Amino acid sequence: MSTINEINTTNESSRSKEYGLNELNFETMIGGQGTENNARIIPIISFAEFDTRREEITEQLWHAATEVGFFQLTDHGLDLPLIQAAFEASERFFDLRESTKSKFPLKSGLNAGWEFMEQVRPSTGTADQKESYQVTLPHMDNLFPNQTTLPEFQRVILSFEYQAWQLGMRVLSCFADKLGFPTEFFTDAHARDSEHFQSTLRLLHYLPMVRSDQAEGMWRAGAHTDFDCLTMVFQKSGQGGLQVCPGKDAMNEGQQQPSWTDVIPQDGLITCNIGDMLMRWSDDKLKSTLHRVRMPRADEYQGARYSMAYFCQANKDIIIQGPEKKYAKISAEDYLLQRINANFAS
Ligand SMILES: O=C(O)CCC(=O)C(=O)O
Ligand SMILES: [Fe+2]
Repeated sequence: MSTINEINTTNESSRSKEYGLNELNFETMIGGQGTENNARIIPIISFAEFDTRREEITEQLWHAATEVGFFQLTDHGLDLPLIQAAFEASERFFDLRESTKSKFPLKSGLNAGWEFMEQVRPSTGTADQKESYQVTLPHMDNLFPNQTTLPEFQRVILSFEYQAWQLGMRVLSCFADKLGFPTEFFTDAHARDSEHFQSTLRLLHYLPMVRSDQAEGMWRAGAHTDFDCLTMVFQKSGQGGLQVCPGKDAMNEGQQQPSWTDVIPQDGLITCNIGDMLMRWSDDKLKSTLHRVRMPRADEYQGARYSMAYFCQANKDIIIQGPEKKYAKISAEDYLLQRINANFAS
């Protein structure tokens, strides 16, 4: 891959840089305020009785993923107490003092460890107003706080990571059926026992608003599409801010402003979106969708926002190419490296 260095940007240059991938060029165009359109419907899909309703659920997922790129899951089988325990563990981690958290620093390019306001989106050129702690299984040596520092943290987070992965594979198995791949195709591509595993659980803590002018030109997460196959975001009721802009509506012949729709969080609902990797793998049938997390408005809750995102990203050694071969083959490793390097200052 020749493009890795070309897109290894610094903060200052990240907006103007010519990126190596079309997806990145697109991102640089969409960092402004845009307009709002809350008439769009984000489909809610129930996974109740999955085994007997598999075909019906698959059709619903396909419709949502080809039309909007975003959907929310209910009756998905992940227990609310487990999700709450993971949120609680996440809050305890972010409550640690900075000198403790800095013992678990983000490992460059590996999506593992803690960072504070390091992610600069190509769309905005400013750092997301957040800190994150990422878990990518093969790279967690020395990154888990011990039992004295944070009792039960590792156990809760690993158990949550595993269950989120299982659910992700279930969703992806439905897409595999529709794309004409074997049902287990994506599960094999995300095999957990591989040293090349690179799916990631990201705990997120968006900073509270402490000044009213803090919102100006700032984003909790600047507009972006995700790099992965499928993202599942766990959010808390009352901690909104996520907005989506389906791809086909993002720009009209490059002229119009993108228009954004609020995704309303509810405890227990899992908000899912298709990422660029699966869009490419499906020859563009499944839509990776632009989204962002805006700062709270004056009349909204001003406190911290917590969310957790699970990114299903195919193992590094997997070669990505759609059934119709619309795009050249690329390894999942090369694909992700380009995107990570464009988002984190070197
Ligand atoms: O926190 C959220 O609601 C969304 C986070 C997100 O889009 C991301 O981390 O890629
Ligand atoms: Fe995202």
